Amino acid sequence: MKRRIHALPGNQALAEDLARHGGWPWTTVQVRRFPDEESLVTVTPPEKGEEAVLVCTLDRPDPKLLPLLLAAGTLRELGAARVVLVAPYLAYLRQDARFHPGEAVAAGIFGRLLDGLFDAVLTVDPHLHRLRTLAEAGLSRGRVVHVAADLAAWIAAHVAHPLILGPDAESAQWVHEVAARIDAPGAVASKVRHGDRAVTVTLPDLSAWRGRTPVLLDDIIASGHTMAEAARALRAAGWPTPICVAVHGVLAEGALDLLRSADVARVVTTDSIAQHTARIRLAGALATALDA
Ligand SMILES: O=P(O)(O)OC[C@H]1O[C@H](OP(=O)(O)OP(=O)(O)O)[C@H](O)[C@@H]1O
Repeated sequence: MKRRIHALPGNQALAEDLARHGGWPWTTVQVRRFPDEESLVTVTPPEKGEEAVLVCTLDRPDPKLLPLLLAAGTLRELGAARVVLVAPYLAYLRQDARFHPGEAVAAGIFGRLLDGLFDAVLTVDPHLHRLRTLAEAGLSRGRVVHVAADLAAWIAAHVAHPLILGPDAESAQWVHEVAARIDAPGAVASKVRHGDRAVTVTLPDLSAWRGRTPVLLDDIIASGHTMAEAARALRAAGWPTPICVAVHGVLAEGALDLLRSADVARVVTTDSIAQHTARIRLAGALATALDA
């Protein structure tokens, strides 16, 4: 099937990289704001029998959603054989339960919305914490691309004698896979979350691995408090400044300053979100997944 990549604004670098890996044409979806703040969305019309792949990572999702919805609907109206979304970061998965009466369980509502718009949704290592699968979040057409191999390759190439340390129980899945791939020790701390910007992290016994360089590994850096608290605990225990590696650099305002103040040596993320920290490129893994 013929395929064309359509980048939503802000996603051109990843779209171009993806198109180059797959040998597909790519184009940008034009989004113009009217004075009344409505959006005028213009797509490149699909050729007959063509699959349209929209690239739109979904951090800071709310202003992105209407243009994405309009682009998907337009490509379908204009005859795309399939409309696929590549959203390396998928928003709202952390809101996966009704923690207080009346709260939206956004994960399910958001998942069902995407499920109705797209024939397939590809995402990278989604934050499945209390939910175990994307289908449980209403996204039955969701497909997960795991990138532990890409994280492991970066660490192996840039850190001598690493100790891979996860800051909380949920990070264990990445820690153990990455550690095994590069034949390094892996350990997992425990975390208690007290609020949006308040966590405490308790280290396990790491004494067997003194002399190694600690690499803190997690799926998301959002406010930065999880990584910062883990880094502070390491420093307090006499370890050298750690390197922080994460799949998704959401990096809320102030996160990098917080990490600097916690004496982190370096922050490295994938380009699932276009940040200055993005050193691990995912286009190869995404192109392979699109073809699978
Ligand atoms: O940079 P931060 O603001 O600390 O956020 C990032 C952390 O939050 C998530 O875990 P957690 O289990 O704490 O989140 P959840 O309860 O929302 O799933 C995620 O896996 C990171 O560990």
